[in-house]
Amino acid sequence: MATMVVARPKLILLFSGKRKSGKDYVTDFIHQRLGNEICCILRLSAPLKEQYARERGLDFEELLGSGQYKEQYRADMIAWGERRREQDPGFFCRLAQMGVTQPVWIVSDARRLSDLQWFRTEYPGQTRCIRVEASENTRRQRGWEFTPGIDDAESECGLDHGVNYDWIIHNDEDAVPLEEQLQVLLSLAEQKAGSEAS
Ligand SMILES: Nc1ncnc2c1ncn2[C@@H]1O[C@H](COP(=O)(O)OP(=O)(O)O)[C@@H](O)[C@H]1O
Ligand SMILES: C[C@@](O)(CCOP(=O)(O)OP(=O)(O)O)CC(=O)O
Repeated sequence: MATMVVARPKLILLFSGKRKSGKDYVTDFIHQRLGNEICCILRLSAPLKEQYARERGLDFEELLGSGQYKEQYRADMIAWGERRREQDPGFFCRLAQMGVTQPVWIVSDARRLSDLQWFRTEYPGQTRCIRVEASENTRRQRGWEFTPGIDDAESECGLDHGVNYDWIIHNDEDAVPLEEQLQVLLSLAEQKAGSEAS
């Protein structure tokens, strides 16, 4: 694979969380607050879903969505992706970063320790880890239901332990408003985006 020169980021925010915890909602909120000039959302699942959809003649946009369409293929996509990660743990990380020029990267869907290790190795010092949390009751209200083989597997549990999170965002209805919870993170991103040193 041709290596593409990637602009060095000044800050990488690696988000993880269970299905329907609100990873996309929270990262979209941050992206809207910071603006597309200084930050970009990277989805590790996007290059996976694109290739998977191409190989199986499926609708890539639907796989990117939050509806039931992707759930039909989730288990097979997980297995398909894990076969590739076994050969090259950074395969999807490298693809997701291609072409990004903004100084602040928001990775919305880290799932495995290998994801964290890849970014921490490639970009030591720039990487922060954030966990989005919501109660199972809240997640059920958003359409989640426990699925054996999915919710008890690495894809959903790989970052449950062994990670010192820099921030934990509580994303239930009765939680502190996101704007307040994210204040320090947003200030750090704006400061890093404006700084010279990477
Ligand atoms: N704080 C929130 N307020 C309102 N709706 C939310 C909130 N967090 C998540 N949602 C909604 O819940 C659903 C699941 O959120 P999403 O970000 O897609 O979860 P994940 O990416 O973790 O699976 C989406 O419809 C989203 O709009
Ligand atoms: C095969 C996957 O990449 C599918 C991920 O799809 P989404 O990122 O859409 O999942 P949620 O937003 O948490 O519902 C998971 C993996 O193990 O790589």
